Amino acid sequence: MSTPTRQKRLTPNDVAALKGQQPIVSLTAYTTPMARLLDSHCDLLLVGDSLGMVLYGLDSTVGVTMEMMIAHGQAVLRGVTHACVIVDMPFGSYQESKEQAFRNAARLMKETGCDGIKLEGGMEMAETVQFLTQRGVPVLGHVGLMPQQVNTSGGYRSKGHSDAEAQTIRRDAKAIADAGAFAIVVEGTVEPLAREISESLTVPTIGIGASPACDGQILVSDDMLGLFNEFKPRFVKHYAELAGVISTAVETYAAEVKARRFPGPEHTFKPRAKS
Ligand SMILES: Nc1nc(=O)c2c([nH]1)NC[C@@H]1CN(c3ccc(C(=O)N[C@@H](CCC(=O)O)C(=O)O)cc3)CN21
Ligand SMILES: CC(C)C(=O)C(=O)O
Ligand SMILES: [Mg+2]
Repeated sequence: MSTPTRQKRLTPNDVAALKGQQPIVSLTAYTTPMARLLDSHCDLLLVGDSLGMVLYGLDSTVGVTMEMMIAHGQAVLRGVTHACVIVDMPFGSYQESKEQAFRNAARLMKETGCDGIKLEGGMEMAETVQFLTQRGVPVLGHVGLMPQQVNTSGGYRSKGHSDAEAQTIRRDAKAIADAGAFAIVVEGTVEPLAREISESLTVPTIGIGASPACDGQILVSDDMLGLFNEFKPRFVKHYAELAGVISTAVETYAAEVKARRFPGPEHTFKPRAKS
């Protein structure tokens, strides 16, 4: 007699163990149908706070709330059976204290069923990362370009060009790794530095605009699908042009409605034969 095997998602530990074995494949997901499409191809799905810009039309991630992250986290978890699911902690939900961070991280895990959380920050966040990981919250770090700091960092600029900046990012990544993060997103960071960090840490780096030398890659799905075209950072590659596909479909629909060619007989209910 055998017990039916339950579909089990990859854990943060499973993802960490891929370092040195195979590159980690990761994308963002915000909704159930998109999560279903991405799940089998990805090791890690991130419910990113980029959803504020991609889905809600905000001009930065600063306005994203816990309620938004919970609603989209729940939606994504309904569509996933394979990938590890991590939810971004939104701006203001963790910077105040390690206690605030734990309270909100626990809320994300309990209310969405996600496998861990991500937060942005380097040395200044290390105590918080240790506090969370020692209390049962798997943490994905995020260093380099930190979008939640757009209002103090002078825009979305690539990082690590000066020796001083490179030294800061090097220390940030080490501090977050030493604090117990299972992996670290490295964003918008020059290649030699991203390589050096990836080679020096025992936990994997997941790069976005941080060269092929990282242990994995992540992109915003809507960017790589050509669905979100408000801006196109250098690190985005379009694997499809879905915005164009949608425009063409809607243009055809509009023309057919105006010409009374849609709906056709096959789309129309006719009375049933009476007995
Ligand atoms: N759709 C989307 N994709 C993202 O990658 C993303 C978001 N939203 N929202 C949150 C942050 C914001 N990000 C951004 C936004 C813009 C650039 C950008 O325009 N970068 C320029 C300048 C870089 C430089 O200093 O050379 C570029 O050309 O890449 C980069 C990252 C990354 N994240
Ligand atoms: C791009 C990834 C790393 C992110 O933080 C997000 O989507 O919010
Ligand atoms: Mg984010």
